[in-house]
Amino acid sequence: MYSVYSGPSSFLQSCSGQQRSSFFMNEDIRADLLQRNSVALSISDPALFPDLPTEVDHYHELVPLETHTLNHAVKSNTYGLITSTYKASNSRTGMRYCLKRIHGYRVTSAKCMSMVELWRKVQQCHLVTLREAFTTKAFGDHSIVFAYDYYPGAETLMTKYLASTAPHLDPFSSDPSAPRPYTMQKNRMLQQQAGKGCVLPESLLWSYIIELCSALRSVHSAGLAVRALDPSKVLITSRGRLRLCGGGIFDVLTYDSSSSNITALLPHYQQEDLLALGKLILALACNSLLALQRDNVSTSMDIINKNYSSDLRNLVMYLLSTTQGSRSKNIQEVMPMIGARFFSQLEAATLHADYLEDQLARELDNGRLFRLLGKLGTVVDRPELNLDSTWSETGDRYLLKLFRDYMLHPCTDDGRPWVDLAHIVACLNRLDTASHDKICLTSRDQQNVLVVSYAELHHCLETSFNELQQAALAPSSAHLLLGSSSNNEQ
Ligand SMILES: Nc1ncnc2c1ncn2[C@@H]1O[C@H](COP(=O)(O)OP(=O)(O)OP(=O)(O)O)[C@@H](O)[C@H]1O
Repeated sequence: MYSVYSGPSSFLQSCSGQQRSSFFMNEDIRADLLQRNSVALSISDPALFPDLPTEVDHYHELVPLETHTLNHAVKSNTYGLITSTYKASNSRTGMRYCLKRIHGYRVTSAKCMSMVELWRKVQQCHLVTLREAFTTKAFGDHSIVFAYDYYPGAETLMTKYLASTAPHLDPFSSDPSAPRPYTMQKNRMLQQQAGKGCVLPESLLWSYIIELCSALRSVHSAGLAVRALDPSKVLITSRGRLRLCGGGIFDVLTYDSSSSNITALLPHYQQEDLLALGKLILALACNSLLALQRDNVSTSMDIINKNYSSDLRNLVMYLLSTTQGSRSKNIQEVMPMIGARFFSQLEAATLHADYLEDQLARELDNGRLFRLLGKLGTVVDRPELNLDSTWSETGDRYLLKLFRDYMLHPCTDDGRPWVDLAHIVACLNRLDTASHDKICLTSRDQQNVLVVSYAELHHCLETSFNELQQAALAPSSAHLLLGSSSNNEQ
């Protein structure tokens, strides 16, 4: 499909300054994509991880995502078992996945895998999708591995906001200046933390709340519960997009095959999810995990009262309350509390989608021009075709060679190179659209001057490239015969 050439002036407007270096793409997006691509494509050096198996089921190129995994096994705070997380490539699809391994775990009943099937079906924009789970002895023990979608460069809410604000309180520390775990001390630390002016802006906090509620709503409506709604299990993947990870692990690990009704505890787990959401918001609002300690709750609420709206306080109080009279809480009831903020979120998401669509259109343009350059490059200066060493110097190809010089090697009157990407893109756009504009092509020795239209050059390129393709597809002996036809063109 050809896009209509919009003329050099409009191109120059859209291709000024920094953008010229990448033809069109926004530098921030480009840098972000490049960074994520390089993280995603970074290949493991087996020498760095000699203890890791080269293959685990149909995954290879395992790279640990946590540094501690390399040195010693660490029990997970969330699951209470030794766990490791790796990036790995799927041997069938070549795609990268995040593998969560539970060490030394034997599955007692294959029925627990039915939970994986349920989780696989929950595909939501704020959830890291669980693709599969399998048991393996590849690590030298009995492990169970959960394969999730992989988001290069993702960090968690914990590492972004809370890790540095959770000092380890050691009651036996010999250091007199070390923080003591007494209520007053903790209250002061909490207030200092929130008073540093590093509280999250309310609009960002609501945006996070909406994303997390949206994930919870989908999970609960699928008849499941997250059961690990913890800051270390919420990934920030790009531009503030949150995704809950770890879905399904608890369901498999605690699966009770002897129970007649495995969904009996679901309402309880869903209530716990809402409580966990309340705690998560409280910790983010106070910028500290200390906010969650029982004897700190009133200080935490003071901090919320001071820095945020009553709507936010009411939401936190609703989520933290154990019951609502005789009724249990429900994620649907949170929707009215969010209210018109949904529209702001929707507008921001739509604006961003428009922006990305615009960037994508520019990239499609770049792809179109790249293919055109690729075609031109395969024809011009080809050493020989079908035993004809002058193929690329004669007929249509000669015109294309002169055009290549006109487009890529122009000089100023005093002989200096004239480097202008806008000129190149303008030429390619005209060539692609077979414009009837004419240009004057001059041979390097200045002996030949030819006036041709882009439409003619377009025809030359198509014909020559087709000839190349035919030669490429021809059986090995037949391609020699094909050569004679083009020899006569000179
Ligand atoms: N799906 C994913 N895509 C990309 N990176 C991920 C993904 N899941 C986790 N990570 C990265 O791996 C790191 C470790 O994740 P993990 O879930 O193991 O957290 P943890 O809290 O250290 O461990 P545990 O779950 O055992 O308590 C995270 O900090 C995150 O940056």
